[in-house]
Amino acid sequence: MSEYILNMQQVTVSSKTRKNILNIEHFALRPGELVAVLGPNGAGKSTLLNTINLLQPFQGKMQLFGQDVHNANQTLLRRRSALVFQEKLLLNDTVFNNVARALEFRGTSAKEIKQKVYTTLADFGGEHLANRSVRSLSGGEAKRVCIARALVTDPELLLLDEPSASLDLGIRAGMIEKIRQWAEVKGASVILISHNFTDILRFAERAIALFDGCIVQDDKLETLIRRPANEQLARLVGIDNIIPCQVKQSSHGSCIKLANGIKFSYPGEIKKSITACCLSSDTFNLCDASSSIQHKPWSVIIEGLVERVLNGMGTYNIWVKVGEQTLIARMPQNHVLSNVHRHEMIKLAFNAADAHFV
Ligand SMILES: Nc1ncnc2c1ncn2[C@@H]1O[C@H](COP(=O)(O)OP(=O)(O)OP(=O)(O)O)[C@@H](O)[C@H]1O
Repeated sequence: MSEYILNMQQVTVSSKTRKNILNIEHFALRPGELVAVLGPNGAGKSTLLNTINLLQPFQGKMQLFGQDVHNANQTLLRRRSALVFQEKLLLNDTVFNNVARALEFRGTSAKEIKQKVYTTLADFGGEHLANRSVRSLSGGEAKRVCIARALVTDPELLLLDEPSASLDLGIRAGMIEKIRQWAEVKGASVILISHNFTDILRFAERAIALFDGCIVQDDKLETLIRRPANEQLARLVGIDNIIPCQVKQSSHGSCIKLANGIKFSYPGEIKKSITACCLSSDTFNLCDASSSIQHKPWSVIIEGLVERVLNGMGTYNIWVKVGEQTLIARMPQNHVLSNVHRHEMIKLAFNAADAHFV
């Protein structure tokens, strides 16, 4: 038995007009894994899910549930997974019939179909919609029906393409959490595409980043967010401060010079080819006379002019002009209220080890 539920090697998808819409060197998924797929528009995320769901012709090797898809009964393989499409693709029928359809194909008894459809709809807040025509549903209601339709068959592999798009904020968090709990109880694997970072953070432990059809990073979610593989990905994951920089090696380690004049020693190894330094907005601390930060090893102290202070949810975002660059620092409210004022100078500190280079 293969330890993987999915194993792709040298998988490529091309069309008549375009080569390598997808170009996956290797991607494998273990049972029970929850993986998020990040990438800009047009990166190939939906194509990846369609390929895994055997809806998209491809070249290369792919095993699903331990079987080589080229030599297996693809209909049977496809029935073990379910895909929730980005678009709300429902048949022009009632909600009940839409959700029941996949169970009918599998020869489930009418009694069991009724019980399963109502339970699944209820789990996703759609029980009251059962007799409605899908044409009468709002975008959010239709999305919930699509999710119920995918889960009603208890797939071993669930593929979600923007499942929470068109759901309002209040429902979205609950929906993502319910899918996560469902996967945990069933031991199912899930691949989630989302442009919504809050969803991804709530859901996945592992993430892959796709650019131009290629996986540029496959990592723990936290590593991918904190230590993205390249500058494009750093921008995609929302690192606020990406500053051009130069590195000089010395006997004490690496000497970093940022474009805004900040200089510091970095305690780790750095690749020669790097061009920018990433500093997450939450790596900064406010540094005043009473602060112990300045005595910590590897602390880098910088001084700048406060340009703007923006009240967030429990935190403040502070725009600080340092040299020719404006940095964004995010801090807890109580640190900011009495200490930070627009048009005044402040001192910030960060740990050099928290810097990341791309
Ligand atoms: N049959 C096709 N022929 C030519 N180009 C295609 C074909 N199918 C997809 N593409 C292109 O391949 C790229 C990847 O498309 P895909 O829908 O997988 O991207 P995506 O990452 O899901 O984007 P989004 O975030 O906008 O949904 C896009 O540029 C798309 O236009």
